[in-house]
Amino acid sequence: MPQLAFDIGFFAELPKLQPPVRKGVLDAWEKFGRLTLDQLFKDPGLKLESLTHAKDQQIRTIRIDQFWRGVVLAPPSGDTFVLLRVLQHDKAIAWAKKQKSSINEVTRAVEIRDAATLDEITPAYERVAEASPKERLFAKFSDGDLTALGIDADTLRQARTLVDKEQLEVFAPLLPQDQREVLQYLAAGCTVEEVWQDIVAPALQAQASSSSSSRPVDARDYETAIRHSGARIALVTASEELRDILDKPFAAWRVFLHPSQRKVAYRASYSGPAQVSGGPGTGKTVVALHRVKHLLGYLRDGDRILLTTYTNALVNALRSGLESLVEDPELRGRVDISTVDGFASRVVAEVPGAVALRPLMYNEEESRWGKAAKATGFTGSAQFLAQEYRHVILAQDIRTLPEYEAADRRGRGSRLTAAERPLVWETVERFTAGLAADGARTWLQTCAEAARLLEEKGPRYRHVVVDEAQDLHPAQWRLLRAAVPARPDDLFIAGDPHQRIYDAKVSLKSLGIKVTGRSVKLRKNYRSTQEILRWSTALLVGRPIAELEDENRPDTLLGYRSALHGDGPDLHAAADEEAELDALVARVRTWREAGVGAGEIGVSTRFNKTCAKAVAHLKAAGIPAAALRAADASGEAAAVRVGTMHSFKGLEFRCVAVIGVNDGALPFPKAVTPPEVDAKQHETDLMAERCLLFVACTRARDSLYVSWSGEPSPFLVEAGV
Ligand SMILES: Nc1ncnc2c1ncn2[C@@H]1O[C@H](COP(=O)(O)OP(=O)(O)OP(=O)(O)O)[C@@H](O)[C@H]1O
Repeated sequence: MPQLAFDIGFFAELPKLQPPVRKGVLDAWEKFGRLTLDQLFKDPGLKLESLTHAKDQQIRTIRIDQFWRGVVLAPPSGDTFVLLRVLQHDKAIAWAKKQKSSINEVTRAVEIRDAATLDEITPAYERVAEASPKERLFAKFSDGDLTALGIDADTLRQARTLVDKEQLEVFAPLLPQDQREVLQYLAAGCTVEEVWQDIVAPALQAQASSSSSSRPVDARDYETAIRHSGARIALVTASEELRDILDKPFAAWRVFLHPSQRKVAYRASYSGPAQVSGGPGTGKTVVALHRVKHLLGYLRDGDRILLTTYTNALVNALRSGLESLVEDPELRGRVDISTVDGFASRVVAEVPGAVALRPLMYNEEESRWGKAAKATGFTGSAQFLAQEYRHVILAQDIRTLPEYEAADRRGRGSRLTAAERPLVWETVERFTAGLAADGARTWLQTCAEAARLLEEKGPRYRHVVVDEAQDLHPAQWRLLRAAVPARPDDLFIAGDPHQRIYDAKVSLKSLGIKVTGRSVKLRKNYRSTQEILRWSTALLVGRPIAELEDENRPDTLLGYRSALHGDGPDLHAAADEEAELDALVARVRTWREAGVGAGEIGVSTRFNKTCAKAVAHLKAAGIPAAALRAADASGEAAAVRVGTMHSFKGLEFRCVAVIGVNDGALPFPKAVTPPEVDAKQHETDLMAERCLLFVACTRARDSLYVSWSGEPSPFLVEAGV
C-alpha cells in the first residue's frame, strides 16, 4: 500500500504553517494510505504532477489546498513517497524544479540537492578558483578520503572549486545534507577519522540490522534507501501519531536524531559511565531524554531511573520532554525527575525521625561565616571561609581536624599555613554548630549528608541520567555516584563546560568517574542561527576552558555550527536605564507585531531587581510579562518571560533580549573574588561571569537583542562590539 513519509526539511518549516495547511497535510497523508498507486497518480484532488523543465522527474508536487503545494519525491519503484517541503504554490513549483534526488553510495540514504543552482554557480566559482592564488579549501584531503566519507562525483567537483569557508557557506544550503555536513566538519578542522566517527559510522550503524547493508547500493532502490534515511525521513504509521507531530511543530527532535545523537542515545549498552558534551543547543538534553527512553525499554521489574538536573525550571522542561517522548504513563512513572538538591532532600527526609531543616540562602551564609570568624578570632574574610568550606572541606568530605590538616588545597589560590588550619577548622565547626542550632543547613551539606546515607544504605536506582552536569559540586557527584551501583549503564552525563556558571570547577576524572572511550561530542546546533552563534561564541574566544572529563585538557567548540540562518544580534546602547527599558518595550513590540507570541519571548538580566523593573515596564506598556518562575508556576503561557541569566540556563525562546549588559554588571564585582584574596578563584569567577553572558545569549532561536546603558560590559568590548 502506498504511503507518504516526511522529510526533515518539511518538519523544519512546520512551525510556520498555519493549522489549516497542516490539516491539508494530514488529509493528503491519509489519501496516500487509502488509494492504490494507480488511483494516486490519477486523483484530481491530489494532482500528483510531474513538472516540465524539472531537474528530476521523480520530484513532483501535490495539492495541499488552494494556495499551498507539497513537493514530493515519487520514486519510480516501490510505493513510499516522501513529502519534502510544503510551500506556497509558485515557490513550491520553482523549488521543486531545481531539486534532484539520489542515493548516497556510502551512507545508502536518500539525498536531495538543489542541482539547478549548483550547476549554475559552479562554473563561475571554478573560474574564480583558477585565478585565485589561495590554496583550495579541501586541498589536503584526497579524492579517496572524500569519496570514502560519501562525497559523490558532483559534490567533489564543487568542493574542489572552493577556496574558503565563506564560499562553502554559499554552497552549503544547496548540497545534500550529509555531504554538506562532511565538508563543514572538515573545513572546521576535524580529521577524516572524526568525520567518519561523527557522521558516516553512526548512519551505517543504524542500518547494521538491515539485511541489505552488505550489498552494493542499488541507485534505483528508493524503497530501501528511504528506510536507511531514519535521520532525515520519518515513516509515520498512525494518524494519531501524525496529528501529534503536526500539533507540536517544534518537537522534531522526537522523530529525528542526528546520526551522532542517535549513536549516543541508542547505543545498546555502555560498560560504565558515559558522557555527551557539546556547545549550547546541540541537543544534549534531547539525547539525555532519548537515552532515558532507551533505558526504559530494558528496565527490569522494580528498577527505577533518576533523571536529574540543576534547576527547577529545567526539571519542568525535562518532565514535559519525557511526556512527549514516552507516551505510556506507567513507564514514565518509573523515572524520578528532580534537581540533585531535591533528590538529596528526599533522601535526608526519609530517615526515621528526621527533623526538617531549613535550607540556607546564599547571602545568609556569608553573614554567618562573618559571625563565626568573629567568635573564633579568625581574621580572614567571610568569603575565604565560605570558599574553603565549599572547595576543600565539602568537596573532599572532610569530617575531622586531622583530615583537614592533611587535606590537599591544590585548587585554591590563597595561602594557608599549617599553623592556621586549626583555627579555620574551629571556625567551620562554629559555623556548622550555629546552623544546626538554628535548624538550618546549606544545600551542599544536605547533598553531603544524603551521599553518606546512600553510601551506608546502598543505591536507589538502576540508572542515573544527569543533565547540565558542568555545574555540579563534588558533594552532588558523590550523591549521584552513591545513588546507582557501579555497573554498565550506571551514569549517563550530559554537560558543556562552556556553560559553567556556578562555582563548581571539578573534573569527572578527579571524582573517579571514568568516561574515557565512552564520551561523545555533539557539534551541530539546532537552536540558534549561525549568525547568533558566531557572535555569542566570540564572547569566549581566546579563553581556554577545561574539559568536563579532565581539567588538564582543553575543551573546544571546534566544528560547532548551525545550519539555520538569519540576522545577527541587534545591539543597543542606551543613555540610561530608563531609556534602555523604553527601548526594550519597543523591541518587544516589534517582535509581537511580527507575529511572535508573548510566551515565545524571553528577557534576561544579570540581577533580580532589573528583572522586576523590566516586568513593570513591559506591563505598563500593555505587554503581558511575568517573572520566569511565577509564569511557569501559574502555567501562564501568554506572557513575556523575564528572568535572571542564571535562571535562563538550559531554556530557550524564539526571541531573547539580554538587557543591562553594562560595565559593573558583567562581570559583577561582588561575584568575583578579588585576586588578592585568591588569584585562582578570581580567574574562575571571571570566567563564570563571561560564560553567564554566553549562556544568556545562546538561549535565542531566531532573534537576539543585547542592550546596555552607559558603558558596555568589558566582555562586549573585548569581543569587538
Ligand atoms: N535532532 C534534532 N532535530 C530537531 N531539533 C533538535 C534536534 N536535537 C535538538 N533539537 C532542538 O534543539 C534545541 C536545543 O536542544 P537541547 O536543549 O537538547 O540542547 P542542549 O545541548 O541541551 O542545549 P543547552 O546546553 O544550551 O541547554 C531544542 O529546541 C531541541 O528541540
